[in-house]
Amino acid sequence: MTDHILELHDIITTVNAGNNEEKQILKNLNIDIDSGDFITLLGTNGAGKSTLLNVINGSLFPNQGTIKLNGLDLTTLTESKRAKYIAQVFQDPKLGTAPRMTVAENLLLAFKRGQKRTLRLRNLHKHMLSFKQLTAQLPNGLSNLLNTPTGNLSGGQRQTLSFLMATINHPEILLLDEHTAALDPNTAQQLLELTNKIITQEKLTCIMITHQLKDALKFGNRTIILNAGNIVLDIKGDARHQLTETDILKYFTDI
Ligand SMILES: Nc1ncnc2c1ncn2[C@@H]1O[C@H](COP(=O)(O)OP(=O)(O)OP(=O)(O)O)[C@@H](O)[C@H]1O
Repeated sequence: MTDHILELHDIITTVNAGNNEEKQILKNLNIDIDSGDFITLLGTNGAGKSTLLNVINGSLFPNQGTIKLNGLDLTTLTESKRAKYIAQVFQDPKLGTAPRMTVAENLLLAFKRGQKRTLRLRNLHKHMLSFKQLTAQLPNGLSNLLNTPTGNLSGGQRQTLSFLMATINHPEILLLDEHTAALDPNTAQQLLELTNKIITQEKLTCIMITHQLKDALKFGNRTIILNAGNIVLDIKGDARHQLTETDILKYFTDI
């Protein structure tokens, strides 16, 4: 049995293999993640951050390397099979929720993920009080919209819902791909604070992509910087506490 919840070893991903557009995106990455690690992931546009999350969630298979979750080899497991363990929130508020279903129905589906479709929406009324409490954590009105189709929500309300759906079942791994980037500054900050609260309280293991240096240092216990498909910084503990935004910028140079 391993100490690490997630292990990525010798990960290489190549696109357009065999033609003159061939490009290695992730170049032999090795990352061992401890249970409860809250990693902020930084890097220039095109550095490979989303590709790394895709390799973890199974929407992209690496050309080389292995991925293990609690010692279980996930490398060839499909995205839908991995969804039992891994939840993700994307940048686009339109992704992650079923637009014609109500807020409460979406929450119940997420809560009962893995159960047969026909059983999933049973006994919705029994969950309404807990859904009300869950959604009342932010002052954005979501808790008054439990019976509203999610297609009618604002971007901030939808991202809050997507985040609550991703965390309602205590996933082994939570992946956040710039999940507050499309929101106005106040709404983004509120959702980030809620993100931090839930991850910390529930001791979730999380990788959060952000372009905000301040947030990358303020939240989480570990920071990884990718540059052109390589890890150029992987830091936690005291050394990370001493890191400044100016220090971080040095890792953004072209290589
Ligand atoms: N399927 C693909 N085919 C061709 N190129 C791809 C493919 N997927 C990703 N890339 C390229 O790989 C590189 C890394 O992309 P990725 O989206 O992982 O970067 P990122 O660090 O998340 O960037 P951003 O900060 O802009 O979101 C980019 O140059 C991108 O164009």
